[in-house]
Amino acid sequence: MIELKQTSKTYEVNGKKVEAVKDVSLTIEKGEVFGVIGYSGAGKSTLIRCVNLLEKPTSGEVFINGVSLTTLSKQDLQKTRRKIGMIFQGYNLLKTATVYENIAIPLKLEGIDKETIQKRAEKYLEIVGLSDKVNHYPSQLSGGQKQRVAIARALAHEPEILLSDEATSALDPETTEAILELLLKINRELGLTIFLITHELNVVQRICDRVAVMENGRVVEEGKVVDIFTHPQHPTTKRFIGSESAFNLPEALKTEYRKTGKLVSLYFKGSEKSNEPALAMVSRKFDVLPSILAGGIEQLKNETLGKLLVHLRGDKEAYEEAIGYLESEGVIVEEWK
Ligand SMILES: Nc1ncnc2c1ncn2[C@@H]1O[C@H](COP(=O)(O)OP(=O)(O)OP(=O)(O)O)[C@@H](O)[C@H]1O
Repeated sequence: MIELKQTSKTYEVNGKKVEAVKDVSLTIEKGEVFGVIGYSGAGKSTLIRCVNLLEKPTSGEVFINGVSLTTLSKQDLQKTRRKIGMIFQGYNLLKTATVYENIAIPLKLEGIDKETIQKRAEKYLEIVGLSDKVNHYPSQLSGGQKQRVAIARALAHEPEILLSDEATSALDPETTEAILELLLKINRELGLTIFLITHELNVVQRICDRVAVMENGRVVEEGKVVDIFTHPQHPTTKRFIGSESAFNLPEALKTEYRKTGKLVSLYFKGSEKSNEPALAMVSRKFDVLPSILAGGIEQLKNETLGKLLVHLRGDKEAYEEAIGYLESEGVIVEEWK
């Protein structure tokens, strides 16, 4: 479990203060995949580096499994850090070492015996699907394969927590998907807690249980991924989710539709009973005519989320009754303002 309590980090550059992280409090439960999303300069990298004290917070505290890192001796901090693996956008592999050596050298430096090192290297290379590349050099690997080596290297220390600093940002969409699948597998099969930072919504959508949105050093919104997707509150979150623009409805059409009713986004959670008949029932029960304008299905970590853009033709009273009915049937309704 990771707890950040009122964590702040201020840098001083040429006599000027830069508040990279301001008063951030977050709790990440054991076994959870937690994402922090934000635009460039939001403070994500600084925040994730505070979790293993690569950056010492200017104020506030960081707890790992209830132990405050800032109070630990150098030796104890080193011990605790072993529970925390980290992967990076740039992989950080030793270029002159083979895949095997990249995993083995850090273990050797930790004083682990040769036999254990070999066992772990084999085990984790198999988990990441690279057993046939042990003697390759990083230059002989693709970006996705390099990230797999970096993941195996982190796992070989058998950490409880994996920190991921934009691990898929340099990869193409297909390779990103494969690495995200791998991170999910690690989370599910090894029970690893994953704390990641990203500027890609797709990463949050596919593998995170919860997400925090960062801007100007602060967390401006936090919640379960499904809630953030269906009810984004803060303007920055809305920009990321693009809930309205995702359907790309031309302005002129929006104006036209609004003359005769309301535009709503309806969300159907895949894990609940089928909501399809609910929309059909709306026209029977109320004086409202629904037209489906667009739709899609998003895959979240643990469920699918069906999304429909619907025009509900009818007067205000009938519309409100219809919305109340849809909500009572478990449909999540977001009205376009
Ligand atoms: N070592 C440093 N010294 C001075 N200022 C820094 C340092 N590291 C980060 N900053 C500043 O802190 C702010 C947050 O930077 P940070 O890298 O944490 O953001 P980010 O969200 O990770 O952005 P990016 O995705 O572009 O890396 C920025 O204004 C940055 O210039």
